[in-house]
Amino acid sequence: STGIVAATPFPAEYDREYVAPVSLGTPAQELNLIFDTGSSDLWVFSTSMPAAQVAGQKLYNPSGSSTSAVLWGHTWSIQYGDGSRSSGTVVNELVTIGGISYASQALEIANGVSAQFSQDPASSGLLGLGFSILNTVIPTSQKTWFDNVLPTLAAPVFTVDLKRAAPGTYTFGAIDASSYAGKIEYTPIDNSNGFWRLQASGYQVGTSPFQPTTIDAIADTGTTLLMLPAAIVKAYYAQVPGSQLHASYGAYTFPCSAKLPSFTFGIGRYRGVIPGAFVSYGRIDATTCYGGIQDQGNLPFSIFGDILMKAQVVVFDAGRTRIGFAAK
Ligand SMILES: Cc1nn(C)c(C)c1CC(=O)Nc1ccccn1
Repeated sequence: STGIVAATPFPAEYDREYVAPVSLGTPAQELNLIFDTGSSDLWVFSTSMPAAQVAGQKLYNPSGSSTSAVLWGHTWSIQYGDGSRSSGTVVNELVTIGGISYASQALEIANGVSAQFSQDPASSGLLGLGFSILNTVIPTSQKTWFDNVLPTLAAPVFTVDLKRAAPGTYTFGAIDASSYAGKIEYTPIDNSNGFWRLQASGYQVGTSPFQPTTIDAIADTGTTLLMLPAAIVKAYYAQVPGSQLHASYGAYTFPCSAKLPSFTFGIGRYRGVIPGAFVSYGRIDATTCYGGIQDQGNLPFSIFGDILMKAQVVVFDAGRTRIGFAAK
């Protein structure tokens, strides 16, 4: 089987996150979830949540589904790198994405979420597309939806085609040859820590010479920005007049009028180009804009988030434990 769903950015002009529709239970309850290659829990806002933590999100109601079955004694609790978190209980439920169904998916029901999630009306939860070793359910960890449907897919892959300020697609079980230009360049991934972790071969700022250097990064659709080593980030903003490491935000900002250089990353000999305009993440006041490239701080790896993804077609190949990039 193959399936395809739209990946819609929110809010429209900032692309802070991308959500896609997921159908839960019988009769179907359709919720918009963030598909996150950086984690491996499938969790949803639910009718078990305190009203104070809900602000417009659609809620999954297990009692309204004839196919939900409590997974007795199982709980989950997750904390993401930005400090956001959620926790709750677990049911087995029918979960369908793009026409592909799995009848007894571990569906994690939130009974509490942090403010970052409560204050985000666009997303009713997350669907993890990382490796199942990262799943937080106890006492027995659960498999991701992708892991569960993998044997039924025409090919053991999913393809991510996010777009800037426009709907893109998540495709399961296939690679749409018409969606990209040239060839897909693959590189091995190390999934031992549960991430789609790769080694990029270097970078280039604008038209400056390419700098060969290994960049150890995870491909993470659940992270908005492109988070890189301090030296690379410094080299990038050195070419942005008026940019600064803003003391109060602890992040690079620049004058919205600035012309931003492109950012190129290497995968072997392949060069992936992020247009300068994609690096403007959003306006923070009348004249100041927030950079889409930021410092990874004390993280042990870089994060190739949505800012990078939206400039590429990315193939997550679980069959051959590799990831592929192509221009579009
Ligand atoms: C690992 C990390 N450190 N820091 C500072 C950031 C922002 C991250 C990435 C991160 O938190 N991603 C995320 C957040 C919520 C849901 C899904 N993914």
